[in-house]
Amino acid sequence: MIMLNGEKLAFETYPNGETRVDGERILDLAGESNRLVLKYENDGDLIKLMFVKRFLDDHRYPASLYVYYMPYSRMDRVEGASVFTLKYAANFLNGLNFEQVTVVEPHSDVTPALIDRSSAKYPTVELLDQVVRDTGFDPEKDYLFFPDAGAQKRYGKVKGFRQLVGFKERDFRSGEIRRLDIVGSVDKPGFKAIIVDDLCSYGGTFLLSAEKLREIGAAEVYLLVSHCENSIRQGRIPQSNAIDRIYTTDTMLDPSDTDLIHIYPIGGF
Ligand SMILES: O=P(O)(O)OC[C@H]1O[C@@H](O)[C@H](O)[C@@H]1O
Repeated sequence: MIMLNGEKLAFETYPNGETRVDGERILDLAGESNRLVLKYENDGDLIKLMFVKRFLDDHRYPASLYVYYMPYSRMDRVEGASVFTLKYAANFLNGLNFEQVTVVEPHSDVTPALIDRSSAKYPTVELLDQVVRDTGFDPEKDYLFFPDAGAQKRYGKVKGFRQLVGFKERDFRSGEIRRLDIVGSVDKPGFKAIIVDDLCSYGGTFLLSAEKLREIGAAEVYLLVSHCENSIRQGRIPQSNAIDRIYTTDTMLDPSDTDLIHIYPIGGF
């Protein structure tokens, strides 16, 4: 989905699959400074973004870009013959020559390093206070849990929380989680835990995290992730009782029809 200055752009599709772009609508919305939003739903959004940006260029309108979720941001390294798709997606954005690019909660530092004139925004850190209040979390006796070293690097600097970290081994190619162990120990059972991470896909990481946390005495387990794919609904979390509530944003997820998932609108950040 593409938005221009806060308005969603509608696109039609020709019978052969090509995209029809409404130039009049774009010119109606364009002004002295323009902000495009990329809410990635599929690769077709990249083509739409390109058409809109090029059209704005042709009419001498400058534009910045706000990326809700950077597509391919997890493909941030090469292992064996894997394709470094993040690099190529970043090259694509660089070719569009935005004045500035803001990326919400990138998976790693590789994303802002690859995208020209970019900066990252971490709403999870802002949301943590709200989640602490909603869950009745007590920083004196409850714990934040970071499922892997990447999450610890992103969020471990938050002050005033007791922290536990997971050691996760995942097969890069298949995505299968081989093991997840908790590093660190707890004073006594009966605590609450908030798992903090950037992205939930099928939720395997978080279900396993919640099970391990309950094994060491967690009485309540919550999940805070900025990005949550719709595939969570096909995963095992909704059927299990391991996670009491999920807090996320609408950078990827469609509106929730269950109390289990609480969605904060990203527009406020
Ligand atoms: O376990 P699922 O939900 O499939 O994947 C989410 C995890 O995989 C990583 O990329 C994310 O940072 C998170 O740790």
